[in-house]
This record gives sequence, C-alpha cells and structure tokens, in this order.
Amino acid sequence: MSEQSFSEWLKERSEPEWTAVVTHPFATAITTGQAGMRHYLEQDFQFVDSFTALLGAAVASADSFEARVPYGRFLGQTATTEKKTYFHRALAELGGRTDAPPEPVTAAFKGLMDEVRTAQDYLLIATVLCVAEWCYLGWASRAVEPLPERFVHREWIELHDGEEFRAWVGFLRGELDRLGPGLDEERRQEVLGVFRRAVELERAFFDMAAG
Ligand SMILES: Cc1ncc(CN)c(N)n1
Repeated sequence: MSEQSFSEWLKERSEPEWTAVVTHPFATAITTGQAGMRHYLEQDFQFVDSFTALLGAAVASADSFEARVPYGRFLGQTATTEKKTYFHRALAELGGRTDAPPEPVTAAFKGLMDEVRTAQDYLLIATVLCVAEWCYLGWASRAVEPLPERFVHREWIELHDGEEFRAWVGFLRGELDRLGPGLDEERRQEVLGVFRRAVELERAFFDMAAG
C-alpha cells in the first residue's frame, strides 16, 4: 500500500455510506438539540451491552500488553462512569426504559458484534470498534458552539468528542494501521467487508432513530 493508511483506505472504500453516517440528519439534529432521543437511547442502551462485551474481547484477544491497556481503560469508563450514568439519567429524564426490545437493526448490530467477539478475531474486533467510535467522532465533531442546553443532547455530543475521545479513536485507527500492512489480499478484503457492514449498520441505526 502507498502512503495511505489502512484505516483511511477502509473509510474511503466505505463511501458514500461513511459520509451519509457522519452527516446523517438525525446526527445533525442531535448537535442542534432537535433530535427526539428517547427511542434512540433506548435502542443504544441495548447496543452498548454488546459493545461493552466487545471491549472485553479486545482486552482478551489483543496481541500485546500495550494494546490491551487502552481497551481496559475505556471499558472501565464505559461500564462504570460517564456512559452508564448518562444512559440512566437520560432515560429517566425522557421517560424511557432500559429494557426496550431491540429493533431489527439493533439486533443486527449486536449480531455483528457478537459474531466477531465469539470468533475472538482481534483484527475484526478492532475493526468494528473503530467504525463505531470513529464515525461517532465524525458527527459529534461537526457540532458548533454553543452546544444544546439540554444535557441529553449536550453530554452525548461531549462523550463523543474532545481530546480523550480523539485519542481513543486515534488508538483504534492506529491498531488497524499497525496490522493492515501485513495482511494478504484475501484478509484485507475480509476486514473491508466487516468495516462496510458496520458502517451500513450505523447508517441504518440512525435511519431507525429518525423514524
Ligand atoms: C450505534 C452506535 N454506534 C456507535 C456508538 C459509539 N460508541 C454508539 N453509542 N452507538
């Protein structure tokens, strides 16, 4: 591969879906405080359960101590601090539930995460995590000041932007960039297939949220 990084290559080959995700009308409506968040967050709470399990699989399957540590750190944050309390506070504020039955797209996304988790395939696990976090950074970083006043929108934006989250996305991309150059063509296409599936699910998830 020339100078283009593997993660850039994956993103470029996932167009126009990638841009459709980061500029999705529902995501834009979050940034302006106009999105109806109840159904979306009810479904996202179901998503986050498999996502958290996937982070645990990344700790278990990563190929070095240096790689395990950032997953473990982020897992601790997701499971115990901002995100968990955010969901409970936000769903309480919106009159939502934490046990909503998953919509088909939520079930499909959980299916993809559970598939790569049970395969314990580190590269594919990192690929799904990278799509989920990188495209969220993509829409959240398009928000302009002043952020919405309502905490449900504002904190959701803040959780997916800022220095720490950028560094986390940088780490995930770095893992793909580290492992990509050593892959043969068949494996590269397999990673691309998983990357694209995840991007398509992100778009369908926002479509579901938009109603
Ligand atoms: C569907 C979805 N994709 C990604 C993220 C960011 N962790 C999320 N909360 N929900």
